[in-house]
Amino acid sequence: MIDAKLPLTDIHRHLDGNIRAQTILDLGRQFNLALPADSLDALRPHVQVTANEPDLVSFLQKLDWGVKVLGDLDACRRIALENVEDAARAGIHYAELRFSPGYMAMTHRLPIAGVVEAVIDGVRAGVQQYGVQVKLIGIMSRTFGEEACLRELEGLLAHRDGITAVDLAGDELGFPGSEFLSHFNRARDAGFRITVHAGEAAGPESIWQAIRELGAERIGHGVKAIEDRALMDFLAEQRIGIESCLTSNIQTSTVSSLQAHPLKAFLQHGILATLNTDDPAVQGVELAHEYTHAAPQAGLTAAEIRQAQDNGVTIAFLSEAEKADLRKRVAG
Ligand SMILES: O=c1[nH]cnc2c1ncn2[C@@H]1O[C@H](CO)[C@@H](O)[C@H]1O
Ligand SMILES: [Zn+2]
Repeated sequence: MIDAKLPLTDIHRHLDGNIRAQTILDLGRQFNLALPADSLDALRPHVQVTANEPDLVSFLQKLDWGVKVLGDLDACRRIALENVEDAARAGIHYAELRFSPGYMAMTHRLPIAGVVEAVIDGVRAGVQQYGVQVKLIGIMSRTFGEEACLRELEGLLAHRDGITAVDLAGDELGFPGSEFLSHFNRARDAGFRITVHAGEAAGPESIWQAIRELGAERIGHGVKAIEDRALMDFLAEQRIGIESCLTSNIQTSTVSSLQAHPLKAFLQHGILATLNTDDPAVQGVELAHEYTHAAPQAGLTAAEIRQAQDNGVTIAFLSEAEKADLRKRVAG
């Protein structure tokens, strides 16, 4: 169900939500850290979703071991490089990899700007080695509050040229977007593109807020838009893209079943919605699963899946010339 003539994109993929279990074991040993298990099989339930989680915050705890083993900047570089290798193996032509430098830096008190630099470096090496096209999105993790987000923004600004966009992720209910106006004003002034996780745990008002007050050009998840007809119209008219992550929405209990997922309705409404993973290693699924299993179960026809694939290029944070090059390169 993946159209081989169209670029395959993953524009909502957390680099720090995609740290291999084997790498967590390796780094745990390297830095002499006590992990909850010392074999791959025993570690897996601690770092991967095994049954749906009751809510977003419980799901997000599964990411914690991955960043706890980042004992130095080389470890950050390593996981960035491995992320590009994973994207190549998944058949992805163009990926937007997002990461929260403060979250990655937290356990071992690494310099945040240093983490940003290490990720840029690792991705650059990966791009050369594996031939995937990659842009980076810097995340401000709202879960740790305004001050922590400000430090993340400053780390990202220190390496402005290597970062394409910024995002706000984490605990949407506990930390509403209204607390981050000044962060996004600064980000826009610096010329960053803007995407925001909204309408995942909170309602449609959170999506309106992200668009009107934070300047979001795209919305991560956005599932709650289905509750607001005027918002659906607005998203379609203004060409504000939705980065859908079907399996993730089930695992976080945001949506009760794939059959109940609003993605099909978004596409039928003319919204530029797309198929993406979110946190592949934590979820235990890759992008092909979203196209060949999740999307059909969510009721998408082959034509709708193709539309979603095409939308991935349309709403990518690329220039029109870069999009045309990408399309041409894949169509052959
Ligand atoms: O599905 C999600 N919704 C909201 N935030 C998320 C999701 N997946 C990961 N993060 C958040 O992104 C940062 C790491 O990149 C962390 O703040 C993590 O909690
Ligand atoms: Zn996400």
